[in-house]
Amino acid sequence: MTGLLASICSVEEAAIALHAYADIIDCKDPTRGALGALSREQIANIVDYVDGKRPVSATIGDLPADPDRIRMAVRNTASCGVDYIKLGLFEEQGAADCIQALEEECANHRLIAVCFADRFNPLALLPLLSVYGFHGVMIDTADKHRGRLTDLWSPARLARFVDQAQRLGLICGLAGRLTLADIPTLLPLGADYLGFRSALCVSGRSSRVDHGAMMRVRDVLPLNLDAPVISAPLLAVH
Ligand SMILES: O=C[C@H](O)COP(=O)(O)O
Repeated sequence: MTGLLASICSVEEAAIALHAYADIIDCKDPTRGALGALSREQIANIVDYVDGKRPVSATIGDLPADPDRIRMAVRNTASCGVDYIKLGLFEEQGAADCIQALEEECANHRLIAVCFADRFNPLALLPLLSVYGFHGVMIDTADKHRGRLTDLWSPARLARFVDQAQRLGLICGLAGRLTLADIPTLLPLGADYLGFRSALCVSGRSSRVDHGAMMRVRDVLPLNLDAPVISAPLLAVH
């Protein structure tokens, strides 16, 4: 079953995501890059608000493949009480060493490696991610002004990525300026979740999340009937 990951940047947006029964509430600052990080206080406030109704993930920022910096950012983010931590592997060079160096963090936290369709082909990294204990992998786009995931990778290539990741025991997500029109093509690939920000917003990923746009995406993704029922009021936007 393919879930909805909704990238949000405030408690008000988290309320919209909960109202729409998003399957993962993903904390991200879209103005600071593909994996822009919110402050610890902002993430902790969102975690408090969500209060276990859905899993919460958070991004650690667009960091280079420097294990020490990533380790510190992972620990800071983990201290906010999130369920998953998403870190980017932006460059091929150094990515394998970075994965290896994060083994201890993987033992303590659920790490999701985010690779980018507009950077390099990450297929060869999947076995390493599995061996060193990553929880999952995601393919996204790094440059949000250029192509969308579905412009860059064919459905067959995406299917191979999802299949290999899942065979290795990694949960697998797809994102990259996905639109409503992409969903029928992507659903048969069986990814664990599809990630959205741009398609949920009023006008572009740095603008605010719109309830109607979120519901339109929700309506075409299957609802997980086993997930706990949520009573989540919408909040006024300040
Ligand atoms: O993790 C998912 C991303 O936030 C997707 O953002 P996007 O739809 O703007 O590419």
